[in-house]
Amino acid sequence: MKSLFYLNKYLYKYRGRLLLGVFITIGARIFSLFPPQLIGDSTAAIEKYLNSETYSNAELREELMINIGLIVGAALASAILTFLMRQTFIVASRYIEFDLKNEVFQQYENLSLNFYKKNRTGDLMNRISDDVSKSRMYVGPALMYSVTTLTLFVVLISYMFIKAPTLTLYTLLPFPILSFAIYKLSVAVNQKSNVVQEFLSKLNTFTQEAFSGISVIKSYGMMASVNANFVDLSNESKHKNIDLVKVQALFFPLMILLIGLSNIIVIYVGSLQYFNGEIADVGVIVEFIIYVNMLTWPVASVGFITTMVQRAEASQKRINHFLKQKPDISNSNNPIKKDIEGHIKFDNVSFTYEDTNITALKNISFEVKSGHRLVILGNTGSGKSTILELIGRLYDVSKGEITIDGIPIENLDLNKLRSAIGYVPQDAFLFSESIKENIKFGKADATEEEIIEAAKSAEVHDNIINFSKGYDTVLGERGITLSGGQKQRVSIARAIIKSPQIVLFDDCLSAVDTETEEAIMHKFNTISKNKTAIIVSHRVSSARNADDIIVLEKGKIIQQGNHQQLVNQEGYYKSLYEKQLKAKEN
Ligand SMILES: Nc1ncnc2c1ncn2[C@@H]1O[C@H](COP(=O)(O)OP(=O)(O)OP(=O)(O)O)[C@@H](O)[C@H]1O
Repeated sequence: MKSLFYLNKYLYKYRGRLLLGVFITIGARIFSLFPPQLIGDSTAAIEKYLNSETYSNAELREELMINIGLIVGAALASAILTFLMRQTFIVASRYIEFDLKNEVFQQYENLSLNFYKKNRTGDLMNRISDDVSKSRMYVGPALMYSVTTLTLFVVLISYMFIKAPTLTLYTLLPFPILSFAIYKLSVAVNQKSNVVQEFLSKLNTFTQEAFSGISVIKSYGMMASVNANFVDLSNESKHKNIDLVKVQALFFPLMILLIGLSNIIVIYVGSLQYFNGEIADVGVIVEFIIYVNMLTWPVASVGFITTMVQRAEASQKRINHFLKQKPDISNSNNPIKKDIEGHIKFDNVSFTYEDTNITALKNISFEVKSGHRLVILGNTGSGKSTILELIGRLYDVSKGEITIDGIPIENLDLNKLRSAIGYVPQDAFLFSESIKENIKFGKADATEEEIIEAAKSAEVHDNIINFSKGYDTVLGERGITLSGGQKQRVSIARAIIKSPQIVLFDDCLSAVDTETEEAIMHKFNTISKNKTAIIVSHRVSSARNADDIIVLEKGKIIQQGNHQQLVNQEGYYKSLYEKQLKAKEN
């Protein structure tokens, strides 16, 4: 229960609705007691009519009519209150589910990239959907059934004891067995349904991968073997489902058996007592038979509630584990909220990735003045992207210091820093929305003209207007698939529209031809004259006009200077230049 205490703040938040729910539940249960009583009274009236000569047919008729009216009235009142009971408890639990989901999502957004490395996407999704739903069962149905069961037990059993104490004891005899059996059954059902759930996830992952990689499967002619794997997995899943159904099928027979047993006891003991004159009339037996049926569900629900709470406890424990994690990267105590000018300095910076223990940067020092352009070149895996990630504070340095406008990056307000940066990653990621929305992501209030202007600067406008829906073309699963180069250019437009003070391009022109790259860089130079830009590239053409160039190898700077200086030096840059020049001439 300890983990579930976390939800107390939400129970407190919705206390008004929940308390109202408790009162309504008590009311609903009290009204539900009247019909059995009235049915008992009616049976007693019939008995009286049969045994007495003074009680006339008209009197019996009148009493029965009144009782029928009261039964309908009480049943209606109980039905309306039961409806309201669900409206209060279940609606409150939906509000809590909504709040908890938002809290988990917000926490996800705050946590740093390291967190995403340590946890699988499937787990993150499960926490926010499946686990939150199970925790809701505690604040919703479990709470509602507990109140119902408790009210019914207290009110009904006290009433039964007053009416016929010995008969009550006998009637209740099988109930602990019923409750225990249902509990055991729900535990077994739970275990089996967890296994079924696991197989369902496996099946989903398998199918999703097969759909995503359908072109690879088809081109390698692997349809038959993938199909065979699917059939195996699906077969196993079927067997687990059948196991579950077998256990579930025991539930109702068990209930019917125990209700039957209680009914026999009521009839047998009740009749003996009636003949001994210990109970006043046959109506009491009829009343008790109805009570047995009324008590069955609440008694069974004790078992359900216990497993529901146990499952919610396990889910909430997992949710709390995520909620308690502190983001590695957050604002310092007194973050500096100045406007960023864009003077970036790396001073002896080293960085090691926590998860792989790879030291990606070793004692790196360089400076980019505000409004200047730095191009980073180097072999794959030499640490180029890492430099850009450190500037956006996606990670904090392991050693050394990064300053921006002379202030250590850790002291700058994170929001201010990140909103001053326009980052175009290596793998352009576009959302499954329209092209327009994707470009606007960089500036929510952008006008049509600004969107078009940004697309023109990224040399993608002509492509976009060729699509039948132009800027409203939807991308992703339900829409069209852009080519690698088109994707890169749309994501450049997204960065350009933001007009950030610092632009970080991570090899984001690798999929476009050299001419288009040159055209984009030319426009980019004009529109971002006073902006600081750091451009990772594999092409000398991008570096030609840069103020400074650094060449990385295995996390170290091996060459530094401008184009002129580096082409006159033996080394990586000169040989790359010559290679690319030759390729152009051919
Ligand atoms: N997220 C990460 N987690 C762990 N290790 C990483 C991560 N990203 C990069 N690395 C490792 O850090 C080193 C530097 O990688 P980085 O991506 O900075 O190189 P790069 O020069 O940008 O390479 P490329 O040109 O292929 O993009 C590599 O050895 C890489 O395996």
